[in-house]
Amino acid sequence: MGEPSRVSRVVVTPVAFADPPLLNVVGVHQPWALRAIVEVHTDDGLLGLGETYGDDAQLARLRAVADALGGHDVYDLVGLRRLVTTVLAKETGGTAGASFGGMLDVDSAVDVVYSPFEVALLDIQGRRAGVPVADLLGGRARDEVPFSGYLFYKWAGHPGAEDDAWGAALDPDGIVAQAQKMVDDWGFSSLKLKGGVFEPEAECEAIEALAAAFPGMPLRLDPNGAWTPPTSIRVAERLAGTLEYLEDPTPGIPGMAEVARSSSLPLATNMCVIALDHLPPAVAVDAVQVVLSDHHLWGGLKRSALLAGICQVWGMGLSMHSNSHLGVSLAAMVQLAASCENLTYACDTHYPWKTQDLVVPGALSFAGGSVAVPRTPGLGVELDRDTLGVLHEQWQVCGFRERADTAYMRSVEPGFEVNTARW
Ligand SMILES: O=C([O-])C(=O)C[C@H](O)[C@@H](O)C(=O)[O-]
Ligand SMILES: [Mg+2]
Repeated sequence: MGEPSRVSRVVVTPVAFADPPLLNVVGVHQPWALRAIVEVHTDDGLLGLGETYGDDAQLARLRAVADALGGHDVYDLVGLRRLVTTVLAKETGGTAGASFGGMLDVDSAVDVVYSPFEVALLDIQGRRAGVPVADLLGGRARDEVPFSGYLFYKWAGHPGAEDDAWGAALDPDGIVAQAQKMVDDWGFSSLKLKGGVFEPEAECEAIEALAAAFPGMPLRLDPNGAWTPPTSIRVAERLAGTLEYLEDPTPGIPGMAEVARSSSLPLATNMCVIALDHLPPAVAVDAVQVVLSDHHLWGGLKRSALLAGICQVWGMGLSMHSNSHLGVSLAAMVQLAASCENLTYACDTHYPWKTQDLVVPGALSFAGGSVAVPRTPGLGVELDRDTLGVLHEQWQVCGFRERADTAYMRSVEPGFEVNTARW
């Protein structure tokens, strides 16, 4: 029997990286995206990595768990969940929820706090065993993970700053030009448009322009619940032959079920089904036909693998959600996706939108829109300490401490209203 491996030290480092002005239903991305990097060190000299949201409230929760993790057995994931639950209950006097930028609200913070520590412990387990994390999740169903090009309406640059390398995209021509750059530079062979920004007809025209410019390319549209059920049904009819799926056209399980009853287009979600206990009510009324997993949100890699299995049982499609992220998250997404036999759609990623990363380059790279699954032990990435330092300094000086797309939008357009179920 091998020696135990126990946690000796945990470091939580907040970082910030430049983010373009990407528009969405709740406003616009701030100039800096915030993330937290979790480093778990063991008494036998190993280091495991995790990455998660970097808002102040999340940092406080992560630090509270980090303080309690000393001596924890790296194989005890059940005990880790118990520890996170206990620490958060003490911190908040209950199982308080968490909110991320007005876009994602969870009933309990346990899953989102557990996730980066679980990923770090799996990284350590893989390094100890000399196998990639995908092998710990059941093996490798594929050697390459396909991603889709994630298109956004956007301003040319942040107000008061120079234009960024992408330029403006505020109409169908701008979106087609952005898509061309995504496809040319990254090789994506499917595309997703973030909607909920303009009236549905304008967003349908953008999708139709993409279909004309890239014949046969799988396309998705995600207005993050901006539409009423009747509007969603109308759009679904119009785009039935054009989209591979329509993502969160309207909020909530009952609304999605109403749309699904009248539409042949598969409906996908990362909003109304974001935890295991949302699955039974959604399945009961066939509200969604595709679930977007997200290990940051669903409580780590093993829970996300469980979600994949549940989708397989119920004949639901599986895709993967993303938020602005760095290379540690990308590595975890790739390991998870590699192990999911039933990944029926290319995964989302915001990766092309950033200009800096804090993992040593080379371990993960995009070719033809896919990332080859690393064959090295653990997650397959190492921290670049110099860049970690740079991104931490950016966090220190950037002045942002939470994702607040609506507040930032109102600093530019004071009358802005959140678009949820507006059209
Ligand atoms: O599929 C989604 O809903 C997302 O990717 C959520 C993100 O927060 C996206 O809307 C964004 O980055 O603005
Ligand atoms: Mg979505």
